[in-house]
Formats: sequence, C-alpha cells, structure tokens
Amino acid sequence: MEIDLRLESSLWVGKKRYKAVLTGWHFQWTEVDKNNREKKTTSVPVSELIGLEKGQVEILPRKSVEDTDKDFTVFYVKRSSSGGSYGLLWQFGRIQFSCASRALRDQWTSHLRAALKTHSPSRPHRLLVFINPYGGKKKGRHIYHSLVAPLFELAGITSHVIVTERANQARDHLLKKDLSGFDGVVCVGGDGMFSEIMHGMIGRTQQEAGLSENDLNVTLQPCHLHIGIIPAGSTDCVCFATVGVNDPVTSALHIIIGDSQPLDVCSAHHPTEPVRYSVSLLGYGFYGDVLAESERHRWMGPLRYDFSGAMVYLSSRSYAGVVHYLPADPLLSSPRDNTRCLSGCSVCSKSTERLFPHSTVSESVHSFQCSQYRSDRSEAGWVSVAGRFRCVSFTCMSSSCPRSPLGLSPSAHLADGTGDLILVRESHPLGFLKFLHRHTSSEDQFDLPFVEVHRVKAFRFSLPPGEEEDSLEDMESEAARERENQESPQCGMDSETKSRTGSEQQLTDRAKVGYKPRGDWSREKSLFCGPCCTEAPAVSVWNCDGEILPFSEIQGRVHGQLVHLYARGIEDKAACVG
Ligand SMILES: CCCCCCCCCCCCC/C=C/[C@@H](O)[C@H](COP(=O)(O)O)NC(=O)CCCCCCCCCCCCCCC
Ligand SMILES: Nc1ncnc2c1ncn2[C@@H]1O[C@H](COP(=O)(O)OP(=O)(O)O)[C@@H](O)[C@H]1O
Ligand SMILES: [Ca+2]
Repeated sequence: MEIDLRLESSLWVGKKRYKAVLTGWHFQWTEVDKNNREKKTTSVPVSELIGLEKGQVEILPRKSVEDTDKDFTVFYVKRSSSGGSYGLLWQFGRIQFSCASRALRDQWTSHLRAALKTHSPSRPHRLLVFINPYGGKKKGRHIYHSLVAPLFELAGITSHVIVTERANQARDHLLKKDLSGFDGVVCVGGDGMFSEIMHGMIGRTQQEAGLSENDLNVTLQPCHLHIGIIPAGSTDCVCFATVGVNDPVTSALHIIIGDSQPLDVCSAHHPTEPVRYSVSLLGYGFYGDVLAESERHRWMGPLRYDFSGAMVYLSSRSYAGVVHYLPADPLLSSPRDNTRCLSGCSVCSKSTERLFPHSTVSESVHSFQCSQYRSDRSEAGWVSVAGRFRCVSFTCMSSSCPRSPLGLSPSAHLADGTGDLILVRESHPLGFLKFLHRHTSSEDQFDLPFVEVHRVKAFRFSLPPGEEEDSLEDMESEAARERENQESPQCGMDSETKSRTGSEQQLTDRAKVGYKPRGDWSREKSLFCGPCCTEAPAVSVWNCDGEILPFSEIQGRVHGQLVHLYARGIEDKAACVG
C-alpha cells in the first residue's frame, strides 16, 4: 500500500514563520510575513536531502546544541556557482525548524524519512574507501578525515577506510578480498588511483562472470558496485569531467545521495600484455612522452606535468605510425557538433536504450555487444590513416580538467559507447603550440589543418610496415644478446646505434623516454640527459590514464557504460542556479 507522504504545516525558523510543504518528491519552505504574505520559497528535491536529525544539531564539529523536543534539523544540498570553474559547487545547507508540538515534530521527521526511503532508494549505506596518501599534494588523508568523513557520518554511512601503503594495493584488494556488504567504493586520490580501482573492479566482475578480460572479443560485464571519487590527485580529470568541479565536499554529497553516472571504458590490448583500461586519455607521442618525463619529477607534485610538457614540447618530436579506426554512427553525434554532454544528456540516454534495450540488463548487453563486435572484427567499415604524428590521443569522454576546462574533446560523451580519436600530424612547432594552447580556451582545437578527430567504436595503432613491434620479451632477449657482444657506450646513442637491430633500437628508445611501471617513483635517466642525446627516438609509449604502457602497438575497443560513478555529469549552470 502506498503511504501518503504529503505533509503541510507552519514551522518556525528562529522568530520567522514558514509554510513548509512535503509533496513526496520535494520539501519546500516559504517565509510568511506578519500580513500572511508569502516571500521567497526554497525547494529541495527529497533526493537531495543529506539527512535529518531531531533537535538542534550542528556538524563540523558535530554536536547536539540543544535537544529540545519540538525541533528538527535538516541538511540538504545547496548549489553555488563555482566562480571560474565549469560546473556547480555543492555545499551542505542546514536549516533548523521548530514545531508547535512534539507530535508535529515527530510527524515531520517520520514523513521526511519515509520520503527519503521511497524517493532516494540507491543511497549507499556501507562504503569501502581507499586513500592514496601520496597523490597530488599528499593531502588525501586530511581531505577525507576533515571534509568527507563527517558528512558520511551525518548521512548514516559507515565506511571501511584503507590508507594504501603501496601502488596496486587497492586493485589487489578489489580483485581478491570479500566485498560483500559494500554498496560502493570510494577513491581518494587522482586519476592513477581511480584507474587502479577501476582495474580491480572490472577484473573482479569478469572473474566472477567467468570471462577472460584479455580477450579482445569478449563482451565485458558491467560492474555493479559504484565508484565515488574524492579528488586528491594531480590532474583529477575523471572527477572534473563527471562532476564539473574538483571539490571534495561536492563529490562527497554526490556519493551520499547515491547519484549514478555510467561511464564508457576503452580496453587497450596487446598480444603479450595484460589488458589495460582507460577512460580519460590513451595518448601516444606527446602525452606518452610527457608522462614518461614527468615521473622523474614527481617531487614537483602536479606542476611536474607543466614542466615536462614544456620540455617535451621543446623536443618537438613526431612518430610514424598507422592508425585504423571503426567510425561510430555519424547520425547519432559527432565530435565537432558543438554540443556538450551535460547531466541528463539525451545522446547518452539514447545509447543506454541501445546498449540495454531490455530490463534484464546483463543478458541484453551481452547479445547486443557481441553482435556489434562481431561485425567490428571484419575489416568492413575500418578506415586507416598513415603518417607521422605529434600525438595520437583517444578519450572516452571530454577529459576536461582544470588545465583544460573544456577538455581534450569538448563534445565527447560520458556514456554513449564511443570515444574520440584525435590525430595531430607532424607540423610546425608553433602550430602544435597553437593546438595545445586552444585547450585552455574555448577556441576550437580541431579547426587546424594538421588535426583530425573521429568518433569511433574501436581503433588500432601499428608501427609502419617493416618496423612492426616484436614482443617485448623478444626485444629484451635480443638486446641482452647484443649487450653480451659489445659494451654499451655512454647513453646508448652513439653512431653505432643506427646500425643496430630495430628491436634493440626500440628498446633503447623506450629506456630513453624513461619507460617504467607506474608506482616505481625512483628517479631514472632523464629524457634530456646531455648533449649526446640529440637523436629522436623512433617510438613513443602510451599514456593510459597516467600509466605508461610498455608497447607501441595497441588495439582499443570502447565498452559502453562499463562502470558507474557516484556522479551525475555536468549540471547546466543556467538551469540550476536560481
Ligand atoms: C600552452 C598551454 C598548453 C596547455 C595544454 C593543456 C592540455 C591538457 C590536456 C589534459 C588532458 C588530461 C587527460 C587526463 C590525464 C590523466 O589521466 C593523467 C593522470 O593524471 P593523475 O596524475 O591525476 O593521476 N594525467 C596526465 O597524463 C597529465 C597530462 C597533462 C599534460 C599537460 C601538458 C601541459 C603542456 C604544457 C606545454 C607548454 C608548452 C610551453 C612552450 C614553451
Ligand atoms: N601508497 C602508495 N605508494 C605509492 N604509490 C601509490 C600508493 N597508493 C597508490 N599509489 C599509486 O600512485 C599512483 C598515482 O596516484 P594518484 O592518486 O593518481 O596521484 P597523482 O594524481 O598525483 O598521480 C597511482 O597509479 C597509484 O597506483
Ligand atoms: Ca563516450
């Protein structure tokens, strides 16, 4: 039987009288003056109530000021325009009502609680929280304990907190440990930490479904646990692009109210390496080199990317390659259609219907995606582009971040089952600078003659014919054999280099750009180690959401809506701030 949640009465806030109305979906209060004239109304969707308590309650520090039996306090989401930022900041609002009687107070609290239960059913009750204490400016622990934990407590959420002691601890935990009882996972850190958690969650889900995630042809099972991101890293692009601001309180509030934002994920495959996943950036050339260089300057914190960016820009490199891609349906959307994926995006909603046409989600996803990908596997529809590129970038979403408020691809969608492939050909250095600089403004970075962008479902990057990549093991053993035969000269880049085998050259090139697995922050030889290092390497590495991939040739495939975040996409400022 449906309970009637509607309630209306006079309430007092201090000495002012208010008309309060609970309609079921909304709770609103309007000040009424002495002449019974109604003044400004505040209306809060029930789904955006954070919590309510009997009595007069303060949080931060949390204390019950006075436990009178006619009062109750309501905490709710309050929006404010975020100044320079792109989305809306959420803060918690607090209002303390007094009732005419204790019976009326109890009626209000029970009705509001019932409305919350009915209209906000997907709120988390128990969360698993991972904090990377070394991410960004190393403030993760402080941010969580001072800003986030008190809000979780107020909302009645219990959390199990793990402060990581090593890279990949969170991933391994998610792959192996018992996760029953948790409604979601919270990541306190940057994009690298998010990536670790995403790898753990996707891996765990496939394990449980008995699927081999390394197989490019397998349709992956969407993850059922949501991920919340409390930004405490260097770029924090996944948070910025899905929430609109990098603000711990805003993110905590999205988690508390159980918001849900599906996210496309790209799997990156290499025949001899485990699959890697990316949501924000799979970048070869410029972004790969920037990442490799930046790992040596971690001590600089987030600034390391700007410093390394300038260094790599000055090295002015380009790399030969062949890119194959499978275009997405151009009738649905285009990377140059000047639209933005905003909260409630219709392109993404239509994709949800396309990806999950029936209510039994897992079955329908499986059959749809299998048939889609079978046709992808044939060469029909694939397009190829060969040349020398300054960078080849792929992103499943806009990848907006404070450095680039509109992102790598401003019109990309968070959850449409496609990604944007951006090819920047070798060009004059000033042209490339113009391209980079346009990321910081609203000028179109694709409106340049050496840049092309394609909305795709899958892509492949290969080295030019005759220069294909051997497996890394082959290269390593070959290089070791060569080393046995001759002492390696200083920095490995003397005139003899040119006569070495292609694989040895590639291995040396990787060492030069500084390939090493993420998490090993020991300092290595720099990209610019001295005057002998004048020769440009023939290959770059991939930047996979901030992790270096140790190979050049990859195949990528977008998995529509594979993970879900506690977020709702970017809110339209004009529509939300009144
Ligand atoms: C002239 C100004 C140019 C500004 C160019 C801005 C481009 C910004 C693109 C940002 C894309 C972000 C995609 C997200 C990647 C993250 O997953 C990933 C990991 O993040 P985490 O450390 O938080 O874990 N982050 C990254 O790989 C960082 C990429 C950032 C690249 C910044 C490049 C700055 C370039 C500056 C060039 C300056 C040229 C000066 C010439 C004298
Ligand atoms: N305790 C730890 N020690 C060292 N590395 C860690 C630890 N916890 C997580 N990591 C790794 O640190 C990397 C960077 O973390 P992230 O939070 O993204 O910071 P940033 O944005 O500054 O790069 C991630 O790839 C993650 O795997
Ligand atoms: Ca997408």
